Amino acid sequence: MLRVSNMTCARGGIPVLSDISFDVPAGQALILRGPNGIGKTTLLRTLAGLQPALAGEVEHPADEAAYASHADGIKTALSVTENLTFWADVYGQPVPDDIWDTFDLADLRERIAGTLSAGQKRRLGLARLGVIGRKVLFLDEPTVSLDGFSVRLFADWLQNKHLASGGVAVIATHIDLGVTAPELDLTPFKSAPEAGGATDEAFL
Ligand SMILES: Nc1ncnc2c1ncn2[C@@H]1O[C@H](COP(=O)(O)OP(=O)(O)OP(=O)(O)O)[C@@H](O)[C@H]1O
Repeated sequence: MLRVSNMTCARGGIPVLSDISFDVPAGQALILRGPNGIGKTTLLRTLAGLQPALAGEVEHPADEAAYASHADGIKTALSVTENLTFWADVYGQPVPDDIWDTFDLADLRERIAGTLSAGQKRRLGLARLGVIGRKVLFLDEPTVSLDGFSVRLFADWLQNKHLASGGVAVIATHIDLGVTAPELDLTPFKSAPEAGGATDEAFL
C-alpha cells in the first residue's frame, strides 16, 4: 500500500537522508528509529508530500495520507466534541461512536480543548486520526506527553482498529509502543556531507 523508492530528503536544501527504499503492505506499520536530528521528521514530511524529495518516489493510494506532527493540532476554543466533529466534517466522515472510549475522552466531551492537560490534548489530537478515515498515516512522536495507560490506548487503536482494517502507518518514536511492527534504523542512510560546498577540503 505504501512504496518508497530511492528517496533522498533534505532540510534547508541540504540532503539529510539518502537512498531510502521500503514497502509497507496493508495492515502493517513501520517504526522509524534513529538519534535526534537524523531526519525522522524530515522523512515523514517528505513522505506525506509536505515538502519535495530531492530524489526518489513515494507511492500510496490518492487522498489516503495524513500526517500528524509533534503538535496536537487541536482547536483550543472548541469543545472536545466540537473538535472531533469538525475534523470528521472536513474529511466527510461520521464520528465513530466508540471514539470517546477508545481515546478515554468520554468524560471530557464538553470541555473546551484549551483547558485540557498536555496528555489529554494529545489524546484528542490522536483521536483525530480515528475520525478522518485515512488509511496511510505518517506519525511523528505520537505518544509525546502520554502516560503508560494512554500509550496502550493508542497502541490498541493502531493495532486493532487502524492496521486491522487494512491501514498502514509509518511512525517515528523513541519508545516501545507495544505494536508488532518491523523497525527501520535510519542511521545508515545519513547523507554524506555536501560535496562541492564551501568546505575547507577544496583548499587542502
Ligand atoms: N528549518 C531547518 N533548516 C535547516 N535544517 C534544519 C531545519 N529543521 C531541522 N533541520 C536539521 O535537519 C536535520 C534533521 O532534522 P529532523 O527534525 O528531521 O530530525 P529528527 O530525526 O526528527 O530529530 P528528533 O529525534 O530530534 O525529533 C537536523 O540536523 C536538524 O538540525
